[in-house]
Amino acid sequence: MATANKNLSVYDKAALPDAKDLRFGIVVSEWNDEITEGLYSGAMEALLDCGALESNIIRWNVPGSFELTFGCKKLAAETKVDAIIAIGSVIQGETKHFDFVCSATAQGIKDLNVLLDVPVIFCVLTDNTMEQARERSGGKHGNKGTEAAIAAIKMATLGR
Ligand SMILES: Nc1c(NC[C@H](O)[C@H](O)[C@H](O)CO)[nH]c(=O)[nH]c1=O
Ligand SMILES: CC(=O)[C@@H](O)COP(=O)(O)O
Repeated sequence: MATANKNLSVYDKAALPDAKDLRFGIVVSEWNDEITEGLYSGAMEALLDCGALESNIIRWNVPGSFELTFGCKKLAAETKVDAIIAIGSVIQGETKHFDFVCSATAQGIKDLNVLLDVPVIFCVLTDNTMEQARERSGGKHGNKGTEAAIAAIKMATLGR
């Protein structure tokens, strides 16, 4: 199902565990910060709505999406969190650089989920245009940050 047929911000709070005892890390890329700040806001709003305490959420910034892998790895090593959300926005430019950044970031975060004992949620938009990114970070298609927060709660409590 394409995002166009699904609102990223819809979730059933009653079907989720209370997040009050969970600790979250959020690593935010500074590239396209209009978009990444929108994703961060969506994630924070959903985490707090589901009972998470602001004091249990730690945020680190990295320069770009390519650095998300290292940022999440370092955060997992140096803090005790139950889940990490990696937030980025990659937008197609004139060259193939988009392909390499998207692929490296997706593979890097996938690798962290294999190597670490803490789930790392892939909240990285990979859009053709700024308009598509706006539509998915609080626009007509909802907010992928919200979707990522819900995924983080579910993965942090997997098997409980
Ligand atoms: N063009 C975008 C980038 N490029 C920067 C890389 O992510 C990286 O920071 C740089 O290559 C240095 O290692 N990053 C994004 O997050 N979004 C883009 O659209
Ligand atoms: C995803 C990117 O790195 C890209 O936005 C950079 O733009 P360009 O391909 O025009 O150099």
